[in-house]
This record gives sequence, structure tokens and C-alpha cells, in this order.
Amino acid sequence: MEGPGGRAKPNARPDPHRSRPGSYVQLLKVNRERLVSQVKNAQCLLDNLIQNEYFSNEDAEIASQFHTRADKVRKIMDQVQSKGEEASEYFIYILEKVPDAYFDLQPWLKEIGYHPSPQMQNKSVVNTDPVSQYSEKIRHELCRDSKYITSYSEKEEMLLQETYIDSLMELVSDANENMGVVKCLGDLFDDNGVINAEGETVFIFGDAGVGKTVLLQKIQNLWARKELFTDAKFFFRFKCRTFSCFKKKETMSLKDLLFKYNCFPDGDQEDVFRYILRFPHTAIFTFDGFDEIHSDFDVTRIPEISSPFDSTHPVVLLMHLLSGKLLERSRKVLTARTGTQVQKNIVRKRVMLRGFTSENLQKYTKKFFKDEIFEQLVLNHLGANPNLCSLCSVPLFCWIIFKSYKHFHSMYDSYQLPKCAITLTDIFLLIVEVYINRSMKTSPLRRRTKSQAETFGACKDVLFALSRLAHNGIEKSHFVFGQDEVSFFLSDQDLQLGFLRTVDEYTGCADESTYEFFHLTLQSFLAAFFLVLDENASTFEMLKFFNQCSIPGTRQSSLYPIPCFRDRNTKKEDPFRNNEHLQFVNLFLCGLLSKPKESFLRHLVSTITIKKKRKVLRQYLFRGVKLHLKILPRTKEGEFNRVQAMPNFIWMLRCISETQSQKVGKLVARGICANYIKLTFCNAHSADCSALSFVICHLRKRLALELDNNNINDYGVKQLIPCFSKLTVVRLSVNQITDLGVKVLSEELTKYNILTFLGLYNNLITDVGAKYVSDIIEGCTKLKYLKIGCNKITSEGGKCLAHAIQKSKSIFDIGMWGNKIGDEGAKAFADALRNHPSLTNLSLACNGISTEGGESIAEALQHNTSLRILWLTENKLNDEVAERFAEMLKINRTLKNLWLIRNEITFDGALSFLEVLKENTAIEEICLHGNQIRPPDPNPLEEETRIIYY
Ligand SMILES: Nc1ncnc2c1ncn2[C@@H]1O[C@H](COP(=O)(O)OP(=O)(O)OP(=O)(O)O)[C@@H](O)[C@H]1O
Repeated sequence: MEGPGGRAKPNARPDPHRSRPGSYVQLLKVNRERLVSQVKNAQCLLDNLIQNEYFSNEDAEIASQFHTRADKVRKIMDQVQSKGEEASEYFIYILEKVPDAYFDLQPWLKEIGYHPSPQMQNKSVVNTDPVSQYSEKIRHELCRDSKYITSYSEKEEMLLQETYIDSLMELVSDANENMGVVKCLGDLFDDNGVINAEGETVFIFGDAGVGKTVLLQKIQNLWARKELFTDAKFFFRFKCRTFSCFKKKETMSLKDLLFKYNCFPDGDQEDVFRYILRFPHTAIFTFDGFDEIHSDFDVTRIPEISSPFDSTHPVVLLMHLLSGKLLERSRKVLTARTGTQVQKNIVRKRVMLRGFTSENLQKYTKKFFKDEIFEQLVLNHLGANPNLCSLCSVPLFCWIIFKSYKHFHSMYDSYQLPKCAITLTDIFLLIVEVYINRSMKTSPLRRRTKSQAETFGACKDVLFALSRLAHNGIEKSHFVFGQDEVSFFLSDQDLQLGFLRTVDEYTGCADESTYEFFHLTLQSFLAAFFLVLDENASTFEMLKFFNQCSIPGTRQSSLYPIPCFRDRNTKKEDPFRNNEHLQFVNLFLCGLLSKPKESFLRHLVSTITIKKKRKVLRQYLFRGVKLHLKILPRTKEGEFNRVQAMPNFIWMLRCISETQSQKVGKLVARGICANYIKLTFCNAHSADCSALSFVICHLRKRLALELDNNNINDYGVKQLIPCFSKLTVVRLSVNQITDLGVKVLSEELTKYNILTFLGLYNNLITDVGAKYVSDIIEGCTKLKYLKIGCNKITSEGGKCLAHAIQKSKSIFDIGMWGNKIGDEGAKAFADALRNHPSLTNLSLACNGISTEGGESIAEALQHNTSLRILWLTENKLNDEVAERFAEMLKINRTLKNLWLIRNEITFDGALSFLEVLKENTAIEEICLHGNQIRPPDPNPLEEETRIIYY
């Protein structure tokens, strides 16, 4: 075993191609103490030295006899050196091949410029390091656990790979303004869309069933299969509801939380934990359902921990992890339902999950219905029913609808998806029916119950018991049930229905099984069902959840669900209470007590009870809506009496529409005395448009409707059809609307010719849609304002719009910022401007306009007497264009504000305005900042304050 000769050169410059280094024996000798102190894992060395026959078992035993790690390493080094150069090199080779175990020595290996000899490169090194093994174990477990979508009992049907479809993820600011989309899941961890560089948590939020849990599962699965493209070694996943299981006095250490409630290391725990503490950026955490934490103690009373080795309540650990007080720089993803507030300073990015776009929905349909004929049939149904499509944009509802369709189709060949509007209550009744039917199919007493009422009637008792359990849980914000609680209400056979599933995640909390409803929304549905079925439920009880969902503003404290993040005066309320699940109970209550459900319910509860409950609910809704509308903030602006609605207003509309009672709709419409409803940032989605229409179509007066910054998309536009005859203002900016939606707008709005304002800023409109917008401009002869900036309109679309604008005698304000109409489009706008009778404000900012387009506009303005403000910010306009504008100002006396910010104008261009301004006193400002203006000293531009260039 003779090694290469020569002298050791421990500090030689790195030479990656070096094949004959100095003596490795020498190298070990010279660096002995450094190696002894920094080799933390002796076992991995021994394992490999034995496997490659450098050591006999006896050699290993001798080294193992030493008690301290340092002595063991010393002995191994002695033995290796005594065995010569090859063994000594192999010792170093192991250090290089297992960086997880010998991370401290990686700089040393670089220092000595270690490059394995060809002989070494053929040797194997097994990684028996506990850190690597732990990482592999987590990967293995996650791969297994994320394989199926676990929400439902029929695992075989829900392979993640075969089910998952990307859905729309938007990066949003604190004010929920769109900041772009997340294209792939790995991007969640990049620096794009960061709103707070000090924050460490990526906060993903969205409505019930929109796919937050499944999204995390997909991230877990990608990481487990090494497809997430991160260097993370560890992945810890938590369900926030787990934290509700811990008793008030329970304490644990961070190490226990990680190892006992996730994955337990087989090797030395201490080594692994030390590694995680030392390299926290190698850990990813996911915390699902922040809204589902329920805690009945005040965390503010528990002292904060300063060391990762201290024990404290698990909720405190959670909060410290999220804020970075523990394991700073680890990556965290937190999900919650929309409306759940998380303290701003812990959030790094905010991502809003919007559900399926129409394209996603098509892909999901394809995946769900493997049979092409079937798939086409469903797509046809969807195409014919925008209400159905809207519901299907929420993946959970889509799954329920498709699942029910498949099920009923297998039972009755001619089963059709509903052609008319269906409600959420219908959907949940369907899925309950599917589950009951399924269990009956396998029962020895198999019986085909045809009507829904009969099916429910046959299971009345078990449904009652299930719904009581659900209601009990909702009352106490309990979403996890212990064995005792479940056994009290249900038999083993009842559990076979599949509404409840056992969950392993909480086994740390108790020795017995724990259960949860397969989805929280189902628990809300069954809780509402209980309120309807229970003949003894008092009015107070029935309406209790409405009261608890009181209007924001009256419950300031709910803005801070976690006590340690709240101010002290507000700590009496349940810190974790999020009321969306209660809103769902209310919604389902309205649906179940609606008139069309009366005959169905008769099989389950007496007609008198139903009627009594319906009456109480209706009265409550009338009063509640009136009160709600009264307290909303109002402003008077010109002809408009504007009311700013809150997200709760959307819930109110949803409840009213769920009643399906025209009478209720009419009454509510009568209560709306404002003529401008502003519903911006209310998280309204497409299905909410049908609820809005349900009320607005009963209005006697005309209405201005502002729905900017929601998620209504093309399906929503379709569902607004019944109310376009009433709408004078239609503001749908930032709403994912495509050309299809604009087509609908053009067909409908031109029928009534009452439109004055159309807002379509920041949607997905192309030149095709621009043609439809042109039709609206031509067809709506009262249209004054058009906001269509930040779409995908190029020169063709620009020309179309400009031609229509040229013909319009009413148009006053056009916003085209951020399209790409270029010089061709600009020339068409120049034609429109020449002699235009009414156009007063025009923005063509950020449209790729250069000399040719700029000159045409300047020339056209010589013949214009209407335009007051022109924005040409962020184009490619140069000094030539500036000179043309200066010439134009010799003639034009109406233009007041000319914005040429961030173009390519130099001092010479700016100077050309100086002379003309002596004559032109009409112009108020020419904004030139952000150009390349470097004035000399003395600066002639200083005489003219209307030229703003710095
Ligand atoms: N991206 C997706 N692709 C396919 N199916 C999905 C997707 N997202 C969700 N689903 C379906 O919707 C169901 C509900 O999703 P999930 O539980 O993730 O919703 P959630 O947003 O976590 O709801 P909640 O806030 O009520 O807990 C899933 O079980 C699955 O059937």
C-alpha cells in the first residue's frame, strides 16, 4: 500500500487537475489537531474503511473502544497513517464525499486543493451520516405520504400525479394589488414579489376548497422527488389544526416538535438537530391552515424562549418559527383562508390562490374523465352553463360536481349535469348523496334509492348523529375529534360512510385514533344540516353564527388572530377564531331552508318546523341586510352616492342568493339606496357575480358597479348578464378577463346604450378583445371613460380602438397605459385626435412609441382643441419629437399637461420648449423627468418653472 511520494504541501494553491499530491500521511500528521476537532462523525469513517478493506473489523473495534469522539478520531488517524498513503488518501476522500457529515472540513479540503486520484475515484463511499440518512428518510416518507390526495377515503382514485392541475397563483402586495403570477412552485422561494425582505414566511391564502392543502402536498411531493430545485435537505410539514390538540399546560422542545411530530431520525438525533440549528436554511417548513388553529389559552402569558433547547407550548414554537426567532433563515410556507390576518413583519411574500382558470378547468376535466366521449360531454355542459363553470373554478367544488356526475352516470345512464343555476347547497347535498349511495352499494341490503329525499330519509338517524357531531365541533371551533367523542355519536358502521377519516398527524396528542371530516366545508354543511334537522334548536341557536360573523369594523380584534401579535386590550376574544367556516354554516342554512328544498326536507323534519325556521331566517336577513347597508361607509361624488362594501357584503349576497327567493332578492334590492356600489378587493369570484345579479336585477334604478381587483373572470362576466340593463358604470379591472369576456360585454352593453364608464385595466385582453371593445365604443354612445391599460393590445388592436374613438362624440378619457400599440397604433390615435370633439384625457404611456408615432401625435394636436392632458410617459421619444411638440404648442392652446417622463429626450429637446412657452400661457406643465437632460451652468431651463425635468 505504497502511496505517491513527495512532500506534503498543505497550503499549496488549489490545482483541480493535480493527480500526484504530496504525502497524504504527512498531510494527516500536519493537520492532526484540526482534523481531530472537526471530524464530528467517526462512525461514517469506520464504516467506509471497513467496507473498502482498509480496516479489519478488529481495527474498527479498537477505535470504537475509546469513549470520546476525539480519541476515536485520533486512533483512526493513527491506524490509517500506519497503513500508508492509499489508506490515508481514502480517509480524506471520505471527508470530501460526505459533505453533510464533514461540513466543517470542506474549507480545509479547498485549502489543500484536494482532488481525488484516479485510483480513489473508483472507490465507493457510503453515506452513513445521520444527517444524510435523516434527509433521505424524510424524502422517502414524504414521497409515500404525498402520493395520494388524502382528503378522501377512496385513495386509489386520488393519485396526486393523476389529479393535480396547476391553478392560478397571484403575487399580491399588502393591499392585495396584483404583482404578477407565480409560474412554478419553485418560484415561491425566489426573490420575485418579495414585499418584505426581512420577513421569512411565504403566505399563501385563498378561499375554502381552492386547493391550499393540495398545493402544499404538491410542493412536498416535488421536493421528495428532488424536483423542487432547492438545496433544502429537510422538509417539515405541519397542519395548524394539530396545534389545537395540545393541552394548555403542554410543553415541548423544538427538537421534539420536529422529530416526534414529523419524522424521527434513525441515527443520532443530536447530530441531526445540531446540523439543523447550524444550517437552518436547509429546512423547509409548511404550515397548513393557519385559520384552523384553535387555542383556548393566552399565549402572551408564556415567556418567549431565547434558546432552541428550551421547552414551551407548541403554539409558541410555531409562532417563533414563523417569525424567524427560531431557525432563522429556514424557509416557511404558511396557508390560510382568505381574510386570515397574519402580522405583516413575518410575511415575505403574499400569494393569492385563485383556483382553476378556464384552461386549468379543461385540463382537469381531461384528467378526471379518461373517456374522451365522457370528457366532451362534460365540457359541453360546462360551456352551456357559466354558473357551473364558476363553481368549478374552485377545485373542491369541481371535484364534487365531477364526482357526483360520474357516480350518478354510472347509476342512471341518462344522468345530466344541471342546466339551470345550481347552488353550493345543491353541490353538498349531491356529495352526501354520493357517499350514502356508495355505502349502500356495498351493503348486503343493497337497495337503489332513486330520489335524493328517499336516500337521505333512509339514513336519517346517522345523518342526524353526524351533523350533531359536526355542529358540536363548529361551536367550539373543533375540527379534530377524539375517539370518545366520535363513539358517543356514531357506530363503526356509521363511520363506513366515509364522511369522517382517521388522521395520523395527531397521534402525538393522544393514544387513541383521532378523526376529522373529509373537508372543513363538509363539517360546516353538516352543522347547518343539524340546525335544520334539530326540532329543538331555538331561534337564538339557529342564528348564533350569523351574530358571530358580525361586520368587520365592529370586531377590530379579529384582525390579529394570534394573541402575541395583538394589542393587549383585545385579548379576551378567541385569538384564533376565523369565522369563514361559520359563514359557510350560514350560507348552507339559507340554502337548506330555501323554498325549493322544502319538499326534500319533509322526509327528515316536520313541515311546521321548516316553515317556522324559514320565517325566522328571512326576517333576520331583512333586518341584517338593512343594518349592514346602513353602516357601510358612503361618499357623495357628483351624481353618485357611493357605498364601499366590505368582504362581508359578499357573504351577505351569497346567503341571499342561496335562499333562491325572489322575494328576498327584491327586498334587499329595495334596501340599496346607493347608486354606486364599490366592491373592490372583496375577494369576489365568478360565482359571486350570480349572487350580485340576483339582487341587482331587482333594482329599479340604474347602478354603477365597481368590481376592480377581484377574480371574476369570463364566467363572472357571463353571470352579470341579467344586470347589464341596469349598469351605467362597469369597472372590472384586474379580474382575469379574456377576449371571451369582452365579447360578452360587447354583446350585452351595446343592447342598452346606457354605459358611461368601462374599466378593463390589467386583464388579459388581446387585439381580438380590442375589436369587441371598439364595438362597445361605437355602440354605447354615452361612453365617456375607457380604461383598458395593461392588457395585451398591439398595433392592430390599437388601430381598431383608435378608429372607434375617432367616431365617438362622447368619449372623454382613455387609459391605454402599458399596452404595445407602437408607432402604428400611435399614428391611428393621432388620426383620432385630429379634430376630436370630446377626448380630453389620453394616456398612451408605456406603449413602445418612438419618433414616427410621437411626431404624428404632435402634428395631429395642431388640429385639436379638446385634449387637456396627454401622458406619453415611458416611450422612446427623442429630441426630434420634443421639437415637434414645441412646434405644436405654437398653435395648440388647449393642452394643459404634457407628460414626456422617462423618454430619450436630452437638454436640446428640453430647450426647444423654452421659446414657445413664452407665447403659450395655456400649458401648465411639461414633465420631462427621467430623461437624459444634463443642463449646463448657467441653466437656461431655470427661467421656466413649467418645464419640470428633475
Ligand atoms: N390543484 C389541484 N388539482 C386538482 N385537484 C385539486 C387541486 N386543488 C384542490 N383540488 C381538489 O380540491 C379538494 C380541496 O382542496 P384543498 O383541501 O387543498 O382546499 P383548501 O384550499 O385547503 O380548503 P380549506 O381552506 O377548506 O381547507 C382537493 O381534495 C382536491 O380534490
